[in-house]
Amino acid sequence: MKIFVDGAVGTTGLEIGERLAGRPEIELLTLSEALRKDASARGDALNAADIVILCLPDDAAREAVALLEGSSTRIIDASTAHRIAPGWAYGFPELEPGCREAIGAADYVANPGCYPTGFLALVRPLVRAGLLPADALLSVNATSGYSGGGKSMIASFEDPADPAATDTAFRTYAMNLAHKHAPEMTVHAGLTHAPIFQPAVAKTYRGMIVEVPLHLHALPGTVTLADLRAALADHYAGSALVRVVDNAPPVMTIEQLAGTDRIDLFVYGDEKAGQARLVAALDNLGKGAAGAAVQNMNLMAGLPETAGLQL
Ligand SMILES: NC(=O)C1=CN([C@@H]2O[C@H](COP(=O)(O)OP(=O)(O)OC[C@H]3O[C@@H](n4cnc5c(N)ncnc54)[C@H](OP(=O)(O)O)[C@@H]3O)[C@@H](O)[C@H]2O)C=CC1
Ligand SMILES: CC(=O)N[C@@H](CCC(=O)OP(=O)(O)O)C(=O)O
Repeated sequence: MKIFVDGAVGTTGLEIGERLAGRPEIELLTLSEALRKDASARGDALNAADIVILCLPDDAAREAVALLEGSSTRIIDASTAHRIAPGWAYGFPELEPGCREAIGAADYVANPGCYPTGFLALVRPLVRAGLLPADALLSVNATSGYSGGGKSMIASFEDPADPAATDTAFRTYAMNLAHKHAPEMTVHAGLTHAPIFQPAVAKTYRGMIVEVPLHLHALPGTVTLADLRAALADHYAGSALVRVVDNAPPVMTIEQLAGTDRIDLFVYGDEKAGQARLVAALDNLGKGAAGAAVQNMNLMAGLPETAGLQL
């Protein structure tokens, strides 16, 4: 199986390379430093591969897809460019019945965003189960490690001359609510209204916490914390990568799943007050990016789904 990672020396590309290294069933096509942005060399490598994984900014990802027009090469795009585009399978095998099979058969797979992975893992099964109405008004608070912003954000947080490195432990952003992940969250959750998305970045390299607060009294009928937990546990029963944790710890840390390709889900709350906190912990570079891309590649190639992944 010939695999080419376009953007192989970027943050996500390097992580994918680590997960593919030493796997005898994979022949990794590579370009030298001098040629890695050369359109002709990239075009050759893209077309020579059975599956390409695009780890590029959105515009470069669109350009790579254009270079593959008419080719038999299958594509996994880690960028935001095709996540709600027609003709692309959404690369979250655990999200819906049939997703895993659709990814396995697809020529075009859009890898989910890191924040949407946490949000959708919590919300989509509850919408499917009828516990959350499709027109629910939700918000999502999330904090990412700074590798979530790729090479430029990493450089900024690690430059001793940069205020991001010296003066900041935690910062919010997307204060105008126009984050590129909002449409992806809305569409794949099956919601009619976009959630209010409040992302933040912390001065730690990798790891992520995504939280969805809920007023239980605002939901139709009577919904308990046990109902929410049971619906999630049912949905993810038997999953190797998505776990619903029964004994939720009293505090959560952003690092708790760093270095893994798994995602853990928690239901906290105060039943009497009618309030719940749904929380997902993951690694933005693991199930949030490279781990998911390799999982999707495995499915497309007919290989064991979790081969090369950190469980
Ligand atoms: N970091 C994360 O946690 C996540 C990232 N993603 C997505 O994955 C994609 C890659 O992100 P990330 O790895 O963080 O970004 P990086 O900036 O770390 O890496 C991007 C790589 O693409 C290279 N590149 C840029 N333009 C071209 C081009 N025209 N041809 C070939 N190579 C090019 C860059 O080159 P150079 O080294 O010269 O800059 C760099 O090596 C993005 O779309 C991002 O949104 C998705 C989920 C999570
Ligand atoms: C901390 C940080 O800046 N994170 C990035 C998202 C990283 C990511 O998931 O990239 P995709 O857009 O490809 O999904 C951001 O908020 O733009």
